[in-house]
Amino acid sequence: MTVPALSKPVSVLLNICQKKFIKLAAMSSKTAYETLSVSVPHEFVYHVTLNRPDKLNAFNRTMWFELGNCFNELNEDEECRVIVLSGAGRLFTAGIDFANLMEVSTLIAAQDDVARRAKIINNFIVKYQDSITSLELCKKPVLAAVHSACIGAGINLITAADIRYCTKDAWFQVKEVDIGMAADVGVLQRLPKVVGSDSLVRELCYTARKMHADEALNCGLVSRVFENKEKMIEETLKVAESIASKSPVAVQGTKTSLVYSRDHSVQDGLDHIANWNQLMLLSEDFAEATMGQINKEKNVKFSKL
Ligand SMILES: CCC/C=C/C=C/C(=O)SCCNC(=O)CCNC(=O)[C@H](O)C(C)(C)COP(=O)(O)OP(=O)(O)OC[C@H]1O[C@@H](n2cnc3c(N)ncnc32)[C@H](O)[C@@H]1OP(=O)(O)O
Repeated sequence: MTVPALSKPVSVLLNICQKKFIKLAAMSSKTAYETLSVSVPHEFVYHVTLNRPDKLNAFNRTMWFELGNCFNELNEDEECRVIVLSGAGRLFTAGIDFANLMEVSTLIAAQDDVARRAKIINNFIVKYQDSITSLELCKKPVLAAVHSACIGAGINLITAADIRYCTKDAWFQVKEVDIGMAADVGVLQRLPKVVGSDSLVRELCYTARKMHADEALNCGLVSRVFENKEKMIEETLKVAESIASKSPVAVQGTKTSLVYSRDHSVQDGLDHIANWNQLMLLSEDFAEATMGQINKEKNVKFSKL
């Protein structure tokens, strides 16, 4: 890119930024994870799988950290425009790994003082919260595909996703009260915004009862139910491919605006998108996509972002 009309300091700055950007862009998501598997089934479509099937994909310490790292990395990866999230093995996830709770208890027991103990607990709660929130902060839409059981930490996870699908044998359980705790990594904050009924949310969270696929569909926790996992993944990948074919400027701006507007007034949301689009409508994507529509072009290609 040449920048003829810019003053020297501005073009020097731009040059530095471009070099940094090229370095960042070169960092593709090639990290190998212990608890996750990441594949690229289609151009711009990433598939992240919770991959501790022998432990029912329970969240151990490594999984908590790898999830956050993975979604932060995919957020930066220009090869990634959309992410499908599923679980390996016989169920989506059994929630937090009890061994992880034991590890934390051991750390706490090593301290006598209440303030030191509280600091340790706060530290791991916040880190686990950040791990789940990484799905929401990732500008690329996340499509959660749930089969069989989705328990405890699992519901916290999927409520931070953009779109949720499940198989007809799926069930969901906000299980935390059964282990003597108030859920603290997002479900109490996000589930009421996903599901229309505050009464139903309270019932699920106070009783820890199972909610099956048909009820999850009726209340809006999921938007589609599939016969089996194979069909679900096939259809989820089709939706992901459709999203990946759109302008990344448009899709990422849409996610950012939806997340922002969920937590702000209508006017604040309108101000936010006006500020956003006063820049993004200057992007080449806007012109190219609009011309594509006018000319009825089927395959408009957009640059990486
Ligand atoms: C700051 C903290 C933030 C996070 C908080 C998160 C909280 C939560 O996630 S609360 C929810 C915790 N999870 C549970 O209570 C689920 C417990 N498991 C089950 O209910 C059942 O195992 C399940 C319905 C998932 C499957 O039942 P099934 O009969 O098919 O299998 P099981 O024989 O029960 O289990 C098979 C082996 O897996 C082990 N296992 C199951 N869940 C966990 C787990 N969460 N952590 C560790 N290990 C788990 C189970 O002990 C069996 O092991 P083994 O006996 O060695 O075969």
